[in-house]
Amino acid sequence: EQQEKWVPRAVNMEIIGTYAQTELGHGTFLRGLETTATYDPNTEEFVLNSPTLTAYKWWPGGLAHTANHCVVVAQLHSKGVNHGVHPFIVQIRDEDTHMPLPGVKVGEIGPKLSFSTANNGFLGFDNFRVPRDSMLMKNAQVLKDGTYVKSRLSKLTYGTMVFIRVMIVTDMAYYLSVGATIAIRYSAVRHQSKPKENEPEPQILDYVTQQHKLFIALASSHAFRVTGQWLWTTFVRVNKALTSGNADTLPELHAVACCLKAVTTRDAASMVEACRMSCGGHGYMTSSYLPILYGITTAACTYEGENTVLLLQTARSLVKAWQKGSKGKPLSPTEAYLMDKSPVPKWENTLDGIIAGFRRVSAGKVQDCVSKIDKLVKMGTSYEDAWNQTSVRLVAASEAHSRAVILATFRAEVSRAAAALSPPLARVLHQLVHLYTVYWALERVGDLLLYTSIAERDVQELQQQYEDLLQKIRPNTVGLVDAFDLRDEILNSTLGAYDGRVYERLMEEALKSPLNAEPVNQSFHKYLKPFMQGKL
Ligand SMILES: CCCCC/C=C\C/C=C\C/C=C\C/C=C\CCCC(=O)SCCNC(=O)CCNC(=O)[C@H](O)C(C)(C)COP(=O)(O)OP(=O)(O)OC[C@H]1O[C@@H](n2cnc3c(N)ncnc32)[C@H](O)[C@@H]1OP(=O)(O)O
Ligand SMILES: Cc1cc2nc3c(=O)[nH]c(=O)nc-3n(C[C@H](O)[C@H](O)[C@H](O)COP(=O)(O)OP(=O)(O)OC[C@H]3O[C@@H](n4cnc5c(N)ncnc54)[C@H](O)[C@@H]3O)c2cc1C
Repeated sequence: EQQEKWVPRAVNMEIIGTYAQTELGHGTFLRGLETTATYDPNTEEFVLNSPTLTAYKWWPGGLAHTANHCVVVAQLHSKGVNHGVHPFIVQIRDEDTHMPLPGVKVGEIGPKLSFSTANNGFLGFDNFRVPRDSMLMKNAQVLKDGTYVKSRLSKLTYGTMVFIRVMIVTDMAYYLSVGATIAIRYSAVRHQSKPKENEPEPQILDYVTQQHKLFIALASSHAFRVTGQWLWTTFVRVNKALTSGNADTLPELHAVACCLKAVTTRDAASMVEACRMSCGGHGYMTSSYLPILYGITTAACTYEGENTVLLLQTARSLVKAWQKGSKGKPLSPTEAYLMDKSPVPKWENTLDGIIAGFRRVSAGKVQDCVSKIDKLVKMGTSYEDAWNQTSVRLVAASEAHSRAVILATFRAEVSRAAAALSPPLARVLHQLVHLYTVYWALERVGDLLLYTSIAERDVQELQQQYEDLLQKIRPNTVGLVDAFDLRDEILNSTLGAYDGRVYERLMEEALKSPLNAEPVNQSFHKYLKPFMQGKL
């Protein structure tokens, strides 16, 4: 009945909420959170308290001035026992006056790199009392007398984060489609330099280096949209199993959600930055929207689990899978390839050959990590220290695993969908799959040389395949970004508008600046003139 109480009011916006988990002192290590919720059986209430400054919640989006309720993650104490972190739904502001309730300290954390529209806030409690049913009791419960009833799976408390990580993969597909649309449309409009004296300045989109910077962002948008769809379907399936009490597939979902969130956010941020840099000075204008878009995408590398931490979570799963597989136990579908003990096959410069190659790289890296950890432990190093000393390689193994998942999913899903597409459309999508796959083979050629039978002439041929693909995709590039069908109001960009009037739009935006209101700005009279007259 908690859902009946809270969900309808949230859906009709009587309740505006946020997720208040991170504190000034802890974001990653959740078991170290300091906010406490102590059960008082005499009044059947929880007393929320921030015992230290570092216990203050810090970062939750919308917390500063928008939210009137929040989900607070706190250490649950009952009958003198700390049962660990649990979620509580808490009203923090009066629903009519919006004033903070007595015992609640809330405010804005200050300017950030970007995301300036999300008023991230801080929140402290001074022995703030909430009724017992504030504890979200789907998984664990506290009875009226204070008896704690354990959840069947403690990690279900972390479930919200899996959900958002799954959503973020699709979010990155969207942000890349925005960046690619702006940069590719601008590159079609912008003419610059004279490689051929007797010809007009060419579109910068005709420079192959420009194509190298931009087409991967376009292809990645499709790769992440397709992978995000696959991940969402997986999430729905796991959640359904969880509802019927079966948690067997949750570890695999957690592991794959972690590495996909980390790799897609890191790629999106770096590719949006590449889009910005490929537009020259105008890409540095706020009115191009590319700097803001970079700020939004790079934030995703930190929020919902910092990328390194998440890649290490997946590495933990890969190492456990290796150990399980080595004892002949079955592995989850996404990790089953780790047990492929067949001899390394002759390298093939095909999509299947490259995908198989990335699986070899991942399995090889995981095996190297396991051997290094085992060797260190045999020499007397603690497992935790051995893990830390191997962690650079563990992150690389996780990334290789994630890339293998994206490559395989992108290829499989496009091949499956192609049958229903018109031949020209199928051909263009296959070109994007091909470009994405060959791009990453070239980016990770060192790993392929270490763990597969790829030879120098194969690499030369891949480079040529890649350059041929840039040429094949070029005629469809503007059509491909127009196909994202992003309205000008959404693109919010002087460089990416559909009509291509970039110079007029840049000037229109400039003239809106308040600094252009008068020909001589007051700063001249207040500072420049006195300075020039030696009076400052
Ligand atoms: C309906 C409308 C929805 C609208 C949504 C639409 C779009 C949303 C999309 C994007 C959002 C866009 C904008 C929003 C902007 C900002 C939002 C950001 C909000 C936040 O930024 S919100 C805070 C996020 N803050 C974190 O993200 C903390 C990260 N820190 C941790 O997450 C833990 O601290 C960890 C895991 C590092 C260590 O935790 P630990 O020390 O307790 O655990 P440990 O490592 O020892 O592992 C013990 C066993 O638990 C398993 N395990 C762990 N985690 C699990 C999980 N999640 N699920 C299942 N199993 C899990 C392990 O796999 C292992 O399993 P095993 O033992 O078998 O190996
Ligand atoms: C734009 C934005 C919005 C956010 N919105 C919310 C929100 O709505 N609600 C909310 O609760 N939180 C929110 N956060 C907070 C976010 O979840 C945390 O910043 C994130 O979990 C990282 O925690 P931290 O900042 O405390 O960094 P820390 O956990 O202190 O980590 C700092 C660095 O230490 C290293 N590190 C830490 N642990 C390990 C480890 N185990 N192994 C290796 N290296 C490690 C990593 O390099 C990491 O980057 C938001 C953050 C941002 C930037």
